[in-house]
Amino acid sequence: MAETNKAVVEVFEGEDLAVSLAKYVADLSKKFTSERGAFTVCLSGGSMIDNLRKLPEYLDSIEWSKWQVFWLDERVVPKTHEDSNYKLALDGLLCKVPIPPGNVYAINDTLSAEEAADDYETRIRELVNKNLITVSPSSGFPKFDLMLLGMGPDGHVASLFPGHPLVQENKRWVTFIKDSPKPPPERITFTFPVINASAYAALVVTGKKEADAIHSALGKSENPVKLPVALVSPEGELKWFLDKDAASKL
Ligand SMILES: O=C1O[C@H](COP(=O)(O)O)[C@@H](O)[C@H](O)[C@H]1O
Repeated sequence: MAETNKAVVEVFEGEDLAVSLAKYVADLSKKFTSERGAFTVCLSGGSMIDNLRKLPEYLDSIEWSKWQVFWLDERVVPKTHEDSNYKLALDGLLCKVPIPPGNVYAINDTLSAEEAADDYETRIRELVNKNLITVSPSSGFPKFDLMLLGMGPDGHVASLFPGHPLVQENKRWVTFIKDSPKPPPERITFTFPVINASAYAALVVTGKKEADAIHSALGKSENPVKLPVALVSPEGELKWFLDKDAASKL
């Protein structure tokens, strides 16, 4: 295990990553549900849901009824579409654990990208007003308890892609993209100020194709370009969960 400034980096072999990630989430669930009676969790799409495959083993020990589930990013497609991050999470995790459906905040899939981003931000503002989601005293952005972030081979996180102007967005909580370099092109996404207001963030990265971006973010790189993944810097704790392949160039 290595520690950077505020971050812990751990490299795992085989099933150990999924086992350790499930324990990490279960421990944070216990902490937040006992401290404030709620646990606000933001999911990514992609490989994240498979990496959470051991979480249902905590069926009887996690207070699932206290979970409030959000998405860091979502594709603007129907909830039944194969590209939907909601559908991925529903099939891979949410159908296996007793989270009340009213605590699962999917995007409104009947709206355009722009409208869906506005709508998601409005719903989050309502939950902030009800104190279900806390606020960062320093930035004023919503402070979720846990962000579960994946990373693409190009170093993107959520739907914040390298070189895209959305990476610089510093006012909106939720924004939209219509020209995502990775299909589907239309998506909504949390902005960096929201990601970085979080109390805890886990960056979970597996696979050889991700090794260069991991090297650029965590290694001694001569590449001066900061990939989006390197901009993840939560107010609270950041933990990297890497497999051997993703860490192979460190
Ligand atoms: O498109 C997306 O990609 C990223 C990374 O996905 P992965 O399969 O390479 O882990 C994901 O975190 C994001 O939520 C998703 O919309």
